[in-house]
Amino acid sequence: MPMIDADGCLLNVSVEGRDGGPTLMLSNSLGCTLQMWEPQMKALTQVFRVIRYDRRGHGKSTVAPGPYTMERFGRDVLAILDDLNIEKVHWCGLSMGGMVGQWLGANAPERFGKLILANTSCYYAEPTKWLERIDAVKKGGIAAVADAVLGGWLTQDFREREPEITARMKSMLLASPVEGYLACCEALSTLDQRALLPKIKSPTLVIAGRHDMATPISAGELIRSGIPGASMTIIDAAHISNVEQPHAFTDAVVGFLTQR
Ligand SMILES: O=C(O)CC1=CCC(=O)O1
Repeated sequence: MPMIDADGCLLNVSVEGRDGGPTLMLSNSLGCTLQMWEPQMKALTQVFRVIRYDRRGHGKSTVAPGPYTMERFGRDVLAILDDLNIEKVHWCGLSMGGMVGQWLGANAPERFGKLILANTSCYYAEPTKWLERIDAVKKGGIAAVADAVLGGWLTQDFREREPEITARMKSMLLASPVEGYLACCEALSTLDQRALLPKIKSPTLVIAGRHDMATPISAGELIRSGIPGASMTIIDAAHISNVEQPHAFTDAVVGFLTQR
């Protein structure tokens, strides 16, 4: 896997799949690494060249000092594409990955074909929940919030039915570098990309989770209604819908990206 330099931050990047096929870039959620896309990889790599990466402060990427911003995350993505010499990609980002996708769609439209913005938000009316999480993590580490976060990621039904997958997701969260996690939470606490939405001209699919309390259907609907021509699909899942409903998620992605 190449390590790609984005203004001094080394980003862990993986490129797999069909050579010469259209390229799809996947972008992860807070507290997750590029491993979160494992349930989609077999199907997606048959159709696309797939780029995954660990956001700065996550996984094997450098924990560069904060504060982080959506612009910084967006410029990291452009640095990856430039380094790989790739002109244009489709984008699928979940949660923070969807927020970065909004920034990119509005600020670098020539680099993006279609956008999928899954389980995400453009704005938090109540940012105090992020400030409270920052406080809790500063005091007790990620373990202090892990069970509550897992409860938002996956429905209770799924957690009971799939204890191994749930344990893997929890380990991924607990392994997040605290400094990187906090710098991301700070970026979320000031998120307001509502003004960017009308600037997005790429065909866009918004995916929302029926049981997602972190970025509810209303947050997806706000994004859908702000982006000209965007459509929305709802999946029977909580926040990390690609893990909870892998087939429905993959079908939505492949269906949207391959339709003319
Ligand atoms: O970690 C969470 O609680 C859910 C979340 C919101 C934004 C994001 O990336 O993850």
